[in-house]
Amino acid sequence: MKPEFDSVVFDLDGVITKTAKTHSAAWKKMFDGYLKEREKKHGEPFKEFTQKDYLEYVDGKPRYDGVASFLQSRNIDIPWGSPGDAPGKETVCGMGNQKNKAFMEVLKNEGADTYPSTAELIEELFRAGIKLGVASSSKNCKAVLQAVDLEKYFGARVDGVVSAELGLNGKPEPDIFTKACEILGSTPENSIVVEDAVSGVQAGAKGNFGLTLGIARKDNTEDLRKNGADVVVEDLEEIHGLAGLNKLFKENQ
Ligand SMILES: O=P(O)(O)OC[C@H]1O[C@@H](O)[C@H](O)[C@@H](O)[C@@H]1O
Repeated sequence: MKPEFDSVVFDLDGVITKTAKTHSAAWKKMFDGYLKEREKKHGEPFKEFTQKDYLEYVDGKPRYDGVASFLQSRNIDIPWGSPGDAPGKETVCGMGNQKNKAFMEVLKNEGADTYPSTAELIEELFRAGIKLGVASSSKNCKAVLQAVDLEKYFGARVDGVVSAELGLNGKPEPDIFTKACEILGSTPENSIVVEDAVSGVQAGAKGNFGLTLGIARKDNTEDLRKNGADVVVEDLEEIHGLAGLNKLFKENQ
């Protein structure tokens, strides 16, 4: 069988590795701590950072964009600061850096796990000669891929570090996916995006990818559909490997 597509670009956290939960827990720890401080200092009643807040304002976005977007939702206006700000400084960057400290601690102590169905599909696609890319907002992408020993399968990695170097827009803009395609020598029309975040499926749709495949890990099938996913599954095992993926791609043309 000759596949109808020639490349697949995967998101990392929540698609390849189970690290979306690690990110979300680190965000909660940081934001709840900050909101409690504000209650003490300014008398603002504490309202916790919820999973809904994570999905709506933070998931999939570059680190500081996530901070800014959540704070805006609570009408909290603080200076942006700069990436060198000490963790915990009351700036967007300082708060993002604080969250990153928490994330890195967990990664160091507990490592990361893959979703077995994604790891199997990656291996099958790789063996079949499909070009593979990873497009992640995370600056920890390389460390996470190395922790699960999957770096070798990817011909392109466009992550938070590469995006900053190249000045690319973060999700929901399609830049990091289209850049990964370009590095792989492919085009969006001949490629598939695999994503679990609303901002990520929006990026796939905006970039006119041949197929934007959503993975609803958080019971959010409808949200992913509404925001641009052509097909939504709860786990990639429902796809039935390369043959199944090829069928979905064909049906979507
Ligand atoms: O702070 P990092 O590791 O650069 O990651 C930025 C974002 O990366 C995304 O992949 C995660 O979905 C977000 O939760 C995270 O905030």
